[in-house]
Amino acid sequence: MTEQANQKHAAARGPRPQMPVVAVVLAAGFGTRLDPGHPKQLLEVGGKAVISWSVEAFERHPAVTDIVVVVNPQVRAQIEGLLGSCTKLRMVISGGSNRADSTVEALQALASAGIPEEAKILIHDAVRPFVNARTIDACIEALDEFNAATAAVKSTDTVLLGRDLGEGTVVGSVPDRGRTFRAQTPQAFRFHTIRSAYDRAAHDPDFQATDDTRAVLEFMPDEMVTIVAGDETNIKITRPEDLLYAERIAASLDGQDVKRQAMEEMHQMLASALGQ
Ligand SMILES: Nc1ccn([C@@H]2O[C@H](COP(=O)(O)OP(=O)(O)OP(=O)(O)O)[C@@H](O)[C@H]2O)c(=O)n1
Ligand SMILES: C[C@](O)(CO)[C@H](O)COP(=O)(O)O
Repeated sequence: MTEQANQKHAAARGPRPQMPVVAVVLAAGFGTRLDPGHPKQLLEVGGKAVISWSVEAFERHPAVTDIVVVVNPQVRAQIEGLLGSCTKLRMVISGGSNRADSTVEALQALASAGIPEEAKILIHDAVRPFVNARTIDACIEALDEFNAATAAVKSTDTVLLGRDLGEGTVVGSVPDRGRTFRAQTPQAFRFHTIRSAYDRAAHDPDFQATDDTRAVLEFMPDEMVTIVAGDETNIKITRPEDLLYAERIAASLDGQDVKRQAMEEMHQMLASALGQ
C-alpha cells in the first residue's frame, strides 16, 4: 500500500483508542522499620500525607490514564478519605503479605477489569512521595522500545556484594562502580510482560523479591529491563531519619506543583487551540 493509501486507510478507521497507562501505587506495607503504629504512607511531610504526594504525581501527569492504589486494612479508610478528589483513581484494592504479593493482587484486579495486554503499567512505592514528571515520562516512553523499565540512579558509592559465612559476612565481589545503580520506582512494564513474569514466579516457592524487575529478570530472561533516569529526590521513606530529609525536599518543592500544573494546563490549551 502507498503512503497516501495508508493514511486514507488509517483515517477511515478513525482515531486509535488510547492505550491505558496505569499507575499502581503500592501502599499496603506496615512500615516496620519506621513506626508500625503510625503507617508511613499516612505520615505528613510538608503538610501533606505521603500517599497524597505520590498519588498526586500520577494524577497530575497528563499521560497517566488510571490509578490503582493497593492498601492494607489498617490504612484503607484513611487513604480512601485522602484520595476522594482523585479523578483517575479507579480501584482501591487489598494487598498481600509482602510487596510482591501486593503487586500480584493489583495485576489480578487489572486482569479482571479487562485491561489490554499492551497497556503500560507503572508500579510505584507509595512511600516515594517526590517522584517527578520527568521520571514518569521516561518510564512511559521507555515502553515504546522495551517491555520493561526501571527508574534508577547511578551509585556514587562502591557497592559490595556480600557472601554469607553463617557467622558473618565477607566481601564476595566488587562490581565495577560505573555499572552499579540504586533501583527506584516507578518500574514500568507492558501488562503482558509483568503478568507472565509473576505467573511463572508463582510456580517457584523460593521466589522472593524486593522489586518487580526481579520477577522479569528471573522468569522472562529474553526481556531486557532498561534503566531510565531516576532522581536523588525520589527517596523511599524507610527509616525515621528519612523524614528529616523528606521535609527538606518538600520545602524545596513548595509552590512548584502549582506552577507546573499551570504550565501543563497552558500547554494543553495551546495544543487544542492549534488542533493537535
Ligand atoms: N505487603 C506489602 C509491603 C510493602 N508494600 C509497599 O511497598 C512499598 C515499599 O516497601 P517498604 O518501604 O518496605 O514499606 P513497608 O513494607 O511498609 O516497610 P517495612 O519493610 O519497614 O515494613 C511501600 O510503599 C509499601 O507500602 C505493599 O504494598 N505491600
Ligand atoms: C522497589 C524498591 O523501592 C527499589 O529500590 C525497593 O526494592 C523496595 O524495597 P523494600 O524492601 O520493600 O523497602
